[in-house]
Amino acid sequence: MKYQALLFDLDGTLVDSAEDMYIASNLMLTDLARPIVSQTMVRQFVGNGIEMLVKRLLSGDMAVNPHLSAADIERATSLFFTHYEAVVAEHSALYPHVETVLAAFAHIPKAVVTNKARRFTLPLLEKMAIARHFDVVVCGDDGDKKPTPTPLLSASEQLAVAPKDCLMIGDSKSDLLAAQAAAMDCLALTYGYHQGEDLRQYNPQYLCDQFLDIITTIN
Ligand SMILES: O=C(O)COP(=O)(O)O
Ligand SMILES: [Mg+2]
Repeated sequence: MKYQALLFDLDGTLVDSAEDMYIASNLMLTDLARPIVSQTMVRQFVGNGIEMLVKRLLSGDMAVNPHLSAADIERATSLFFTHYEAVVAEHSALYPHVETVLAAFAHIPKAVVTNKARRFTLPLLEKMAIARHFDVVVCGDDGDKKPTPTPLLSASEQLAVAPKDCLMIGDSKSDLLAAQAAAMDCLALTYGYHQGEDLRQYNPQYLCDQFLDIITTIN
């Protein structure tokens, strides 16, 4: 195996969490008497952290409305937090073969590197019964988010494995750009929340259609 550590994105990579985010999103929008959104839209809006998700929800679009006020964003974020906390793992599920692959790499240090806030990440990992597989968990509110290299470099440092010996595994442009900026190889999964983009344009070292393929691809 070429790598000494594996870094995994969470939403859209390990866990299909969109339905719970969709439910919390529409509860928040309903509280604010704003138009509700489809699950397809929520799948597109996820990937850049909760603050950006809330801004996109209030805008009803990927492009954030520049006229949103700080007070509106703050109120909406607080409502989203309350609703999402209540449903965080209700309908979320591991993608197929996640447990098999994590077990196959039991001997390799592993981290989760997510843009999701820690207050949701840890309960979700616990409820999906995969928390024990990870030596390190870096979250979106620990510091700079992906696509900056900071959270990946933090995971590499905490695992004591040089970036060139780490592989980032993710489902979105943020993961791929962060890996490039951290001088790490990246494996892109095509089934997640790629915001409608073809991930090949970001030149990942590997591209897989399902999680199980990771084993044969990097071994
Ligand atoms: O919460 C998000 O925006 C996405 O989180 P992820 O980095 O695990 O895909
Ligand atoms: Mg993701």
